[in-house]
Amino acid sequence: MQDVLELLGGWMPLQRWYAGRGEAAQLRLLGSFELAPAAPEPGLRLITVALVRDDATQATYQVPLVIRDIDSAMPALGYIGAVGEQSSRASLVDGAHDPAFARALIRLISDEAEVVGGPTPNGAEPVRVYGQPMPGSRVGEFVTARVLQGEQSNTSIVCELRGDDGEEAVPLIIKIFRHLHAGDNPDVTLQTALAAAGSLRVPPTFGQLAGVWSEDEGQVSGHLAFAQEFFAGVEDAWRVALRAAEGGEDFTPLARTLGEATAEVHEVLRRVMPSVAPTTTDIEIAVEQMWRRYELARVEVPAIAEHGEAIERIYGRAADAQWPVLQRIHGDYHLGQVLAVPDRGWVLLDFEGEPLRPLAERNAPDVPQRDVAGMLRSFDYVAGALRMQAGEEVAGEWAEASRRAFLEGYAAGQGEADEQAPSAADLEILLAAYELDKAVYEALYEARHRPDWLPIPVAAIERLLADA
Ligand SMILES: Nc1ncnc2c1ncn2[C@@H]1O[C@H](COP(=O)(O)OP(=O)(O)O)[C@@H](O)[C@H]1O
Ligand SMILES: O=P(O)(O)O[C@H]1O[C@H](CO)[C@@H](O[C@H]2O[C@H](CO)[C@@H](O)[C@H](O)[C@H]2O)[C@H](O)[C@H]1O
Repeated sequence: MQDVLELLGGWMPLQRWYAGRGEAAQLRLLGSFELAPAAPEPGLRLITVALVRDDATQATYQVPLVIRDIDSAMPALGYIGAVGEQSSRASLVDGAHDPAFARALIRLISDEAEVVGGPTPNGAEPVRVYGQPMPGSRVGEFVTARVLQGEQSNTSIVCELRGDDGEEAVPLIIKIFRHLHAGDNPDVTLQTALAAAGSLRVPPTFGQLAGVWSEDEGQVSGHLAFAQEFFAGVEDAWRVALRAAEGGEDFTPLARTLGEATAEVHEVLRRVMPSVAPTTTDIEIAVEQMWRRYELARVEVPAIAEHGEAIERIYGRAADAQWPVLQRIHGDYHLGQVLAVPDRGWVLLDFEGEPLRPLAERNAPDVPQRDVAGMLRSFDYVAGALRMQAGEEVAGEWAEASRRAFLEGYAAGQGEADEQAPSAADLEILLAAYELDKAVYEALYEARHRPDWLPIPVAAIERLLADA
C-alpha cells in the first residue's frame, strides 16, 4: 500500500474535494475494505476503498480505488498511476471514474451486505461497512456510470440502469462523501426522514453505505455514500435564475413557489425530527457562533475588518429578540441546491449543511431563518455575478423582486402563526442577523475557494450594514 499512498500524495491535492490549497498532503492509511466485483471482468484485479488520514488538512478522506491490469480496458478518466513490481505492474484508477466500483457499490447496498476490511496498519479494529437500502426500494440492472462534473465538495456518480423488461430504468446518483466525519451525515438522515414521511420535496432514496472505522481517538461511525433517484436533464435553479436575470425575465412566480416549498420542508422536518424551544443559553450560543465566525472571517478578509461595531449591534438585537422553535433545517440553502422537476415541483438537494461548520453544529436543531436568509443571499448572488460580468448593476431590481416573492411564498406556506410564535418584528431582526451571518460565511468561503467572487459578499455586508 506504500506505493499507493505515495501516488495519492501527489494526486489528492489536485482534486476539488481536497481541503488544502497548494500544501503537500501528509497521508496515513487508517484502513481499507474490498468490494466484490458485481460481475467478472477481464483485467479487473481489485476494487478497494482506502480511508486515508491527511495530517496536512487534518481530515479523513474516502478514496475508492480500482486496480486493473496495465493492458486492460480502462475508463477514459481517473488514471492515477502505475503500482506494483515490474512483473505484476498494474494501473491504479480513481474508483469514482470506474464503473466497476459503482456497480459493486450498488450491489453492496441493495444486498444489505456487511463487509469487514483487512488488518489495519496500526493494529486497530478493521473497517466495517454496511449497505442499508431504503425499505421497499428497487433498483434496475446496472448499465453504466459517469462522474457528475462541476464544482463539488463531494463526488457524485450518475448510474444508468435497465429494468427487467430491458427498458431504461430510473437512474441513480450516488454521492461519495469524500470527507468522512464521525457522526450522522445530515444529508442522509434528513433526506431519508423526508422521503420516509412521503415528502416529494427530496428525490426518492435508494439507500446508503454506513460504516465504522478507527481514527486516532478511537472507533467512530459515520456515512460513506448516499444513493438517490437522479433527475436527468434538470438544471439547478442557480443556472435557471442566472439566465432569467440576464434576459430580464420575471422570476417571481418561481421564487414564490420556492418559498412555499421551503416552508413545506421546514414543516415536515419540524414534525418528524427533534425540535426544541430555545433556552437563553441556546440563543447565547447561536449569537456567539455568529460572532466567532465574523472574528475568523475578518482575519482572512481585511475588507470587512472595520465593520465590527455595526455587526455587533445587529447580532445584539438578535440576542434580545424572541426566537422560534429550533428544528432541523437544510443548513446551506441556496439556488444551486434546488431543482424545478417537471411534474414534481421543487426538489431540495444536499442537506449536508455548510462545509465550513463543524458536524456537531450542523446536526443540532437550528433556526429556520438561517435557510430563508441563505436563499435571500442567493438572489443577491445572481445580481452580483451579473454585476461582475457587466461591470455595472444590471439585475438589482430583479433580485429585489425575487427576494420579496420568495418571502411572500414562505409566509404563505407557513399558514397561520400560533400564539407562541415570535412577532413579525422579531423574525425580521433575526432574519437580518442571519443574512449578515451568511454573507460573512460567504466572504470566508470565497476568500478560500473563489477569490474572484469575494466582492459579492463584501458588497452585501456593506449594504446590509447601511440598511440597519
Ligand atoms: N437527484 C439529483 N437529480 C439531478 N441532479 C442532481 C441530483 N442530486 C444532485 N444533482 C446535481 O448535482 C449537483 C451537486 O449535488 P450536491 O448534492 O449539491 O453535491 P455536493 O455536496 O458535492 O455539492 C447539484 O447542484 C445538482 O445539479
Ligand atoms: O454547494 P456547496 O454545499 O458546496 O456550498 C458551498 O459552495 C457554494 C458555491 O458553489 C456557496 O454558495 C455561494 O455561491 C452560490 C453561487 O455559486 C450562491 O448561489 C450562494 O448563495 C452563495 O452562498 C455556498 O455558500 C458554500 O457553502
